[in-house]
Amino acid sequence: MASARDIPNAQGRAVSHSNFGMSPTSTPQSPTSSFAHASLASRTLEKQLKPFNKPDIKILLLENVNQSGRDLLTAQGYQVEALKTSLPEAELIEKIRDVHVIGIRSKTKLTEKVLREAKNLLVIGCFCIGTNQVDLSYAAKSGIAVFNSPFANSRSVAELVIAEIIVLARQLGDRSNEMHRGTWNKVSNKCWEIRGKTLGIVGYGHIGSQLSVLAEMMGMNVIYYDVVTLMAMGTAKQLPTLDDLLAEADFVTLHVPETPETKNMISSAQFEKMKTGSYLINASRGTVVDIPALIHAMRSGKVAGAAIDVFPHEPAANGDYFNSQLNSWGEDLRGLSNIILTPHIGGSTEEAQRAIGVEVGEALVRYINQGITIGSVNLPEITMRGLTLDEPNHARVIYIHRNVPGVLRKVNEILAEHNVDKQISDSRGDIAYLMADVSNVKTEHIKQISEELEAQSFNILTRVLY
Ligand SMILES: NC(=O)C1=CN([C@@H]2O[C@H](COP(=O)(O)OP(=O)(O)OC[C@H]3O[C@@H](n4cnc5c(N)ncnc54)[C@H](O)[C@@H]3O)[C@@H](O)[C@H]2O)C=CC1
Ligand SMILES: O=C(O)CCC(=O)C(=O)O
Repeated sequence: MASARDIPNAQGRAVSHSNFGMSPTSTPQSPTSSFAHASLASRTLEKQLKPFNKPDIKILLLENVNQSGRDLLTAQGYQVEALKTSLPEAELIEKIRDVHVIGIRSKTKLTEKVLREAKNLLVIGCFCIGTNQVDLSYAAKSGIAVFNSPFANSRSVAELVIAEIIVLARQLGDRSNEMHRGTWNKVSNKCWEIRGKTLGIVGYGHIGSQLSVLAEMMGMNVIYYDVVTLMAMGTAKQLPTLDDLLAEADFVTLHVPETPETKNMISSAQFEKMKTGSYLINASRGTVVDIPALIHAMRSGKVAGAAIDVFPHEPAANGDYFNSQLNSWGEDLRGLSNIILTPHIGGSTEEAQRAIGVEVGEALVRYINQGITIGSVNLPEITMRGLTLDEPNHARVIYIHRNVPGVLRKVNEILAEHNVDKQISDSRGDIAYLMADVSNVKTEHIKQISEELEAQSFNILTRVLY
């Protein structure tokens, strides 16, 4: 692996074609014959851009990324290492130094400290919805694109919540546990139908709105609260404040992202405002609910049941880890009645994981091979028609740079001796992304273009694909 410059203040990174251990004058490897997925395979007449030998691209997949994603990346000829778990920080730092691509799910924390060591990293694939585990802004400043799968597991989460509403309303968890211990306890006291009850959805995005439709089909009334004004599905009703929702809902379910604003969004004051005998469901992020406050509200009878899928601290791997060492209140939570505790499985279905593997895998391939950023959560989204096999002496310039005046003039000066067939540029905050297809380029020009662009003070990352 060739070297990459250090990243002073996360700026000025140089990961160009030469970083893949191949000089611009050597012969690129022929494209792999097929892609694993139809939508990629249909572009067979497109020239496969290769600034690198595909086997030189190193990919690390953590947290048991679905086989669909692994197959798709392996079929490209990349080197793919897949691990079932996430890694402790020190090991992660060791491993990330070496790779061009990392694929994670919700547990791996890609903080500034970790990303600072990722000198060769081009792109991060979050094989999930949430991207709170990645320092998106630092990644963008370092020219590292981040992709996720924005809704492939939404339905799975919504279905889990529907199941939990009924399980809580009928105390099924407790009855089942009793039977497992040999106890017959036939009761109807405080067991309810869900028909006619009110579901309060906090966060009416992909999951919340999907859940809204399912809940109405089950005969529930739906109210929701969101920071954005959103169109109601069916006869659902948006309420102006969280407090309004808490006062009216029989079941409160949380579907907001992890942000500073949602930290402990449901704490003692909010439990006070909930109806006595109501229920709480959290399948969003562990930081959203103050768990000691929940324990108190359940012990006092204010809250009649809860389903919790996500926790402030979650173990890196499967095993006997859900104890008081992981979260100080672990034993207290486990000791409550009518509480469903699940190990962050909201999106864990075969359908969702397969779809996520393909969606994120394809986004990674498009980015690595062609520089397309559609679907990126931290860089401007840009696409450009692929070069075709009829265009042999063309190169694609990809330039991630600081969004400052004068860049386009300078870039066009550098490209002036070539024919710029097409060019597109967009910015997102301080970061801008430019793609240009230039014709009539020889291999020595590629080196020159690349070096001149990298030398500019506003350079973050230069890649020239050909
Ligand atoms: N348990 C699991 O396995 C899974 C958990 N998730 C979690 O669920 C979250 C929601 O997922 P989606 O519905 O796909 O996200 P989304 O982005 O489509 O919707 C989130 C909604 O929350 C709203 N929101 C943001 N901050 C808010 C606040 N302070 N108060 C009220 N509303 C606020 C947004 O306006 C948006 O409408 C994800 O961010 C992720 O953390 C997602 C998938 C699986
Ligand atoms: O399945 C996973 O690992 C994470 C699911 C999740 O929380 C998400 O998609 O944001």
